[in-house]
Parts: sequence; structure tokens; C-alpha cells
Amino acid sequence: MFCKNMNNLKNITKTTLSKEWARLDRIDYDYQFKNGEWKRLSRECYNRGNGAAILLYNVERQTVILTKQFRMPAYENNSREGMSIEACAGAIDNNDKPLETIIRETEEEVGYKISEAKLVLTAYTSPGALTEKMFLFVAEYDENMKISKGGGLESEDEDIEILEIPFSEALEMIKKEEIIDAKTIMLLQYVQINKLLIPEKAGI
Ligand SMILES: Nc1nc2c(ncn2[C@@H]2O[C@H](COP(=O)(O)OP(=O)(O)O[C@H]3O[C@H](CO)[C@@H](O)[C@H](O)[C@@H]3O)[C@@H](O)[C@H]2O)c(=O)[nH]1
Ligand SMILES: [Mg+2]
Repeated sequence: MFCKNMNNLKNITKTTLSKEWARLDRIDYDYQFKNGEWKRLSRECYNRGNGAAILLYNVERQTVILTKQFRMPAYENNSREGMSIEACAGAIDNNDKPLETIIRETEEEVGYKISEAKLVLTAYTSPGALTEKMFLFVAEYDENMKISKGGGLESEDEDIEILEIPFSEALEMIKKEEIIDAKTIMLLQYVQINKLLIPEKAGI
């Protein structure tokens, strides 16, 4: 069996090593190196589906909305880094579209009702280990869109603090390594590079 568009890949077999919350598969495959030699290789792939994230920004206030929550994998890596500051994000349920997911997560996690969002980046977050592809959005927010306190779903054991912080401070937090989540850094830098938040726009 050959993989789509790849004639240097064949005989792919999949063994599920673990299937609880998500699925860990070992995938074995024959791969032909540039020198022509074929080798049987093996890679573990963790599959928890795809994800969506959003950076909410307000031009008048020059602020962004972020979340703060405990992340066990980050704590496991470095116990001082367990509390993670991130853009609002959620896993995409099987049949959902990324936009539907992010509109729902925005209400659940930060309490803002948005009706539209702009897809600005699509990125594999860790393509050597995760199957996950992330869809990254931006949207403007204002206080009229705040319809609930947010904080995440108790039924899902979510415990999310909502932060509204000046954009300039968020950029400083990247420099100080207080924001170390990749999707969040990408979104903040997208807003910076594309000048979505600049003082002139706010009339400052
Ligand atoms: N029991 C159990 N529950 C889990 C596990 N992993 C996640 N959950 C539950 O599933 C919920 C997932 O919440 P979401 O808001 O949908 O996802 P997320 O954890 O914020 O993930 C988002 O960010 C991740 C980190 O950047 C992304 O990896 C992911 O794709 C998504 O965008 C969590 O609150 C938790 O209740 C697990 O291993 N075990
Ligand atoms: Mg989330």
C-alpha cells in the first residue's frame, strides 16, 4: 500500500497502544531514504483530535482576553510552569467545524458571545508526536458581548481564570517567558505583525 502522493512510503500498519481519553497508536511503515535504501520505521502518534483557539482583542482599550488554567503536561515538564496563560481554546468534537467549536468555547471559557471570527493561521502544534492540527482565530470583543462569567464547564472539571490585559503587557509576558504556550504566542505575534492593535487605531 502506498501513501497518497508519496512513493517512498508503504506497508503502513497501526497498533493502538492506549485508548482512554485519547488514542496513542504505534505506526510502523517502510520508508525510502534519499539514498534509495528502504527501512522499517516506527513512530508513536498521540491522537486527541484537532483544536481551535481564539485571541479576542479590543481596539479602543488595546487589550486582549486570555485564560489561565492548570495544565498537567506543562507541570510534569516543569513544576513551576503548571499554570498556563493561553488564548481561549478547545478540542474540536468529531462533527464540528472549527468556527462552531471556537464560538462555543469562547462563551464557555471566557463568557463572550461572538457571532464571527477570522481564521488567520492553521498549524500543527507538534507534528513529530501529535496528530493535532490547530485552527487559530481572532475576533474583536467589547463589554456588550460579555453574557456570562465564563470559567469553563464544571461538568468537565474546568477551572479557568479570565484575564483582560493590555496588549503591550501580553507582548512583554512573552519576553519574560510568562506566556510560553505556542498557539498563544503565534496569535499575539499575528496581531502584532498585522497591526490589528495599534495605538493610532484607538485614537490614543
Ligand atoms: N479525563 C480526562 N479528561 C480530559 C483529558 N484531557 C482533556 N480532558 C477534558 O477535556 C476538556 C478539554 O477542554 P477543551 O477546552 O475542549 O480543550 P483544551 O484542553 O483547552 O485543549 C485546547 O488546548 C490544547 C492545548 O493547547 C490543545 O491541545 C487542544 O487541541 C485544544 O485546542 C478538559 O477540560 C478536561 O475536562 C484527559 O486526559 N482525561
Ligand atoms: Mg480549553
